Order: sequence, then structure tokens, then C-alpha cells
Amino acid sequence: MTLFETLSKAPCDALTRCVGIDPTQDTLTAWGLDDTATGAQKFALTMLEAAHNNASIVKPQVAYFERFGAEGYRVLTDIIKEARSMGLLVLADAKRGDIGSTIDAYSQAWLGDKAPMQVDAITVTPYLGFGSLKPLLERAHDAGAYVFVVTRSSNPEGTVLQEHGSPKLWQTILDDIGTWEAIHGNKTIGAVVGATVPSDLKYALEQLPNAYFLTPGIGKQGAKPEDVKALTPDLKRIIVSSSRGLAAEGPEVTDIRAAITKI
Ligand SMILES: O=C(O)c1cc(=O)[nH]c(=O)n1[C@@H]1O[C@H](COP(=O)(O)O)[C@@H](O)[C@H]1O
Repeated sequence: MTLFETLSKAPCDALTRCVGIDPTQDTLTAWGLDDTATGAQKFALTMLEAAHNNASIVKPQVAYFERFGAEGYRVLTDIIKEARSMGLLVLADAKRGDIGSTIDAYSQAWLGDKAPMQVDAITVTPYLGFGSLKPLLERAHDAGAYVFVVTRSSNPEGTVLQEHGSPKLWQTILDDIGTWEAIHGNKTIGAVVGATVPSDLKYALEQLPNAYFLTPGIGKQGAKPEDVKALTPDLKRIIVSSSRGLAAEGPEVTDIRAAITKI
């Protein structure tokens, strides 16, 4: 089942849980693992075990694998396959964004049956122009994959750029998502809005009533699930994501599982 089909069938009385897989140097060291691709693999497999039957989505941050070069990508590819074989939906946090011809090449890497690292969803950034995402959105649409477009990010540095203008730049991107959705349907596209900016998330939920939202920032960046719980009766549309906060509970699987359950 696609991410859209899975989430649309989920009960609306609970937030959707997403387990971030971010093998940072600090985390690997704290877990007693080497800061290598092999260390990242051990870390990721433990996070998958903790997420299994306890969360719908896992979100590997591509950068933390990419830093190990070809070996990192080999590990990431295996982790994606393993997660999907366990029934977890995989969201590649790749934050791709480029001119149309290049974004099409990125989409070949991640989306569709022929992609070497096929995933269920991907993050993209629209700041080279929303229209430049078209080839990737079309490929996702054909492949049954989902695309989370960064609109209002969780980090404080994003504010000046994203809040520029009237309407604000991020609200314009939200409108672009709505326009695409109106033409192509709602099975392909949603947005990233940080849990650290709940009033903006409320606005986004109202503007795009059929979309799903990736809502990072729980834990290490200071947000709590309670901050977003009252924003909509259809809680499953909010995909709460935590990466370093969950990893900090490891390396014991039972402890990480308990932390995921608390979300
Ligand atoms: O797309 C994301 O997941 C994302 C968007 C955003 O606005 N802020 C954000 O922190 N993230 C990602 O979430 C992860 C950090 O989550 P924490 O470790 O829980 O703070 C990193 O992999 C970030 O790239």
C-alpha cells in the first residue's frame, strides 16, 4: 500500500508516528558504535526494530549516510529495502531541489519501481521555484509515491526567508501545493511544517484539508506532541517526527520503543 492509502485508512484519533533515522556522529559515539557506515548500519537496524509495529513511517536522513560516500549509500539502500520488507513506509529525507531537468534525475534515484533506492515518500525544497518540481511530482504521481514539500521549516534560521512578503513566501508555496493538488488529485503531495511553529501548522492544515503534513521538531528542537494535538480532529494528518530525541533513549530497543509509544 502507498503512504497515502495507508494513512487515509488509519484512525483519525492518533497522530501518525515517524521515526527519524539520523546516525549522527554524536549518536553513534553515545551508542558505543564506530562513526562509520557499519556503525550507521547497526544504528539504523536497531531503529527499525524499535519502529516495527510501533510506527507507520521511518525517515532516514540521507545526509548522515552520504557522509560515508559509496559505502554509506550501500548501507542506506539496504536499510530502505529492509524497512519496506518489514512493512514500514520509508520517507527519504533527501531535501532535493533543483532545476527541472536535474530534479528529474533525482527523482529517478528515489521514485518508482526502477529506482535503485525506491522509497514511499521524499522531502523536497521548492526554493528554486515550485514549477521546477514538476518532473519529480509527475514521477511520484505515476509511482504512487508521496512528496513532502518544505514550506515552513522547524529551524529558527528559516523564518526570515519563509516569512518574507505578503502573503508570506511559505504561504505562497502552500497555495502552489493546493493548485497542483486541485489539478492532479490529493494522493501525491503534502508539506513540511515544523512542530515548532504550531500556529503556522494550523493555518496549513486548514488551507490544505486533504494533505498530510510532516511535522519535525519533536524532542531535540523543543516541540512536544501536545503542541500540535489540538490543531485538527483528524490527527493522522499530522506526521510527528523525532530523530535525535528518540536516538537519545537508545541503544536498548525496548527503551526506544517506549519513547516512540509516548509520541
Ligand atoms: O524534513 C525534515 O524532516 C526536516 C524539516 C525541518 O523543517 N526540520 C528538520 O529538522 N527536519 C529534519 O529532521 C531531523 C532533525 O530532527 P530532530 O533530531 O528530531 O531534531 C533532521 O534530519 C532534519 O533534516
